[in-house]
Order: sequence, then C-alpha cells, then structure tokens
Amino acid sequence: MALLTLDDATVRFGGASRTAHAALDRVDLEVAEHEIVCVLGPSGSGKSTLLRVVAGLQGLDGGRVFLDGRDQSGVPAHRRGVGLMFQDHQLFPQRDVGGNVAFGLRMHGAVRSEQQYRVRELLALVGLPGADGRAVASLSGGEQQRVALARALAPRPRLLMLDEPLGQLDRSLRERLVVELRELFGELGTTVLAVTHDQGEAFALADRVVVMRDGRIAQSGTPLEVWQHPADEFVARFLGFDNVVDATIVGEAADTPWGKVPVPAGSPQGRGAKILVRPAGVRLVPAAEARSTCTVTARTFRGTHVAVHLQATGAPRLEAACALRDAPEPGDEVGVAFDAGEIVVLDGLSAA
Ligand SMILES: Nc1ncnc2c1ncn2[C@@H]1O[C@H](COP(=O)(O)OP(=O)(O)OP(=O)(O)O)[C@@H](O)[C@H]1O
Repeated sequence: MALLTLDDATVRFGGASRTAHAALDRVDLEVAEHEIVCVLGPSGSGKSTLLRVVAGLQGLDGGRVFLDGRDQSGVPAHRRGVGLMFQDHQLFPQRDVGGNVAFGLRMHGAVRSEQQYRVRELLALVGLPGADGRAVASLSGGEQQRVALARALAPRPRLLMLDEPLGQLDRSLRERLVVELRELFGELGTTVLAVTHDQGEAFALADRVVVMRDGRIAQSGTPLEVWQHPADEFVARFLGFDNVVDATIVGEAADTPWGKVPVPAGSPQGRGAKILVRPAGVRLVPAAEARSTCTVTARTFRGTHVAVHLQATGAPRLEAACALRDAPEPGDEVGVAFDAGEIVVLDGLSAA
C-alpha cells in the first residue's frame, strides 16, 4: 500500500464556483514507502498547494488525502506525522542549534536525555557534529539548511516534505547537498515528497519526478524516463528542450521545417505531430554536403559543450550541441544531419 495517496485532490481559490481557478485540479498521486518523489513545475503550477494539502495546512475542495491508507479529512496538521521543511528554513534565531533541532522532540514530549541524544545523533548525520551550542546566526546558509533538515527529521516523520529545500543556496553548494541528501534519505529509509522548480535538483534527488502544469500532473516517471521521453511539448520545453517542431510522419521519417528528420520505428504516423530533436542529435556537416543549410546565429559556452544556435529560412531556431573545438563561428553557413536516437515524437498527433 502507498504511504501517501492523493485521490482526485482539488483546491480552488476564490470560491468553489466552477469558474474559479483550480490550484490543484483532480490530482491523483501515490508515494510509496521509502520513495523520494520530487514535484517540479513552473511558478504557480500548484506545487506548494499540493504540499500544504498533504500537511493539512490547506483544506480540499474535492477529493481526499490518505496517509498509510487512512483518510486525513479532519485530521489537523500536528496529528498527521509529516515533517515539513520550507525554503527559508525558519530557524528560531533566539535558540541555539541544539534548541532548534530539539524543537519537535519537545513538542512530542521527549525527555531531556532522549532529546540530547537524538540532537547529537542528527547533527552528526547532517554533517554538523558538535554544533549543538552554536548560535544560529553564526552559521552559513548551507549550515542553517542542515540544521533545518535535522530539525525536520528529529521526530522521525513518516513522510518528510521539503519545499524548495535548497532554494536559497548557491549552485555548487546545492549540487553537493543534493547528493548528500539523497544518500541520507537512503540510509534512513525516509519517504520524501519534495517540491522544487530546479530541474537539476529534482533529477538528482528523486526516484520519481512529477511535473505539474496548471494544477495538474503533466508527467510522472523516473528521472530517466522523463528526461528521455518528455510526455508533451510543455514538459519538453520546461526541461529546457527548445528544438520542438511540427511534423508530418511517414514511415521512419518526419517532414519538418528543418527538412527530413528520422524518427524511431513504430512512431505514430500522420500530420499534426510534434517532434523533439535533442541538441546532441543535431550534427553539423559541411554546407556543400547538405540539402538545406542554416546560418549560425550564436554560440553559448555550456561547460561540457557549445550550444550552437542555427537559423534556416522559414524554420524555427535550432540548437546543436557541439564539441568546443568543432564549433563554427556566428555567420558561418552549415548543413545539418539528424541522429534518430535523439529524436522524440511528442503527443499532438491527429489522424493522417
Ligand atoms: N492563498 C491563496 N489564495 C489565492 N490564490 C492562491 C493562494 N495560494 C496559491 N494561490 C494560487 O494558486 C496557484 C498555485 O499556487 P502554488 O503556490 O501552489 O504554486 P507553486 O507551483 O508552488 O508556485 P511557486 O513555484 O511560485 O511557489 C497560483 O495560481 C496561486 O496564485
């Protein structure tokens, strides 16, 4: 049985009228015990509302939330046994680190010796051994984040919910912490529902990624599944893939404004398709060898490769990923060839 189940969960702000905007629109979601699920989506897509509904901080206008199979209707937030950690980590500035971590334990009536033992254990776990007596204000942002995490973990919540857990930290610290968090949750067997709008963070942390759009789930799958096969144009663009184009598919080829593009065998046939061409699947060839050519409009250094922006007459812009030493200059004319392995047929197909 799932640890958390949302069944048809709906929240409408501005009244329950049919026209009111649904922040959560009939969402079904299951989170298994020990699973780490990351909810991703643009601003306003309903991520925080989803967390708040599970935590009991936001009521439902329709549907139900179950924890361990028990309907949570009417169960107040403090009785749900879920831990919450928010973006701005909200530590108590007047308490020291130990006092912050022990907060939830005191609320649960743990005796002092038990509190002290658990605080030390947790601080060691989050990489801050011996920090009990330090003032919160003396900690760096990353250290405060760890204290907030220790505080959320202290009462051993059956479900830990994180809202933009690393949102305010700089990128290199986030990248390091996210790996540590995943290891830590694995060791503890914690079930996690996290919300972020940073896809890198979600993909590094999650066993499963849920992409939201306008209060609904646009796609749910392992990071690899979602990355390799975005369900539709919205998800593809949200993941940063901009080479999406209309196509007509006949056999194993798609007719596109960029010319003929190979598609995987068994692709749905006909007009009205949308295809995604990953930048890694756009090969640059000498203009003389190609049927159609593009002009290089820009180059952007991306660390491991160069993103080359190409413009062909009457076609949307196309991005190619190029090795640094092979990247052409802006203004160059180049030909393009496409690798079938990097093409994804998205939804939107109508009958031929
Ligand atoms: N208390 C509220 N009253 C009215 N509308 C609200 C309220 N809270 C959220 N909303 C609206 O509900 C929708 C979803 O908001 P929510 O905060 O869940 O999105 P989000 O995906 O978490 O966004 P962000 O990434 O910006 O935090 C938005 O349109 C928002 O304006």
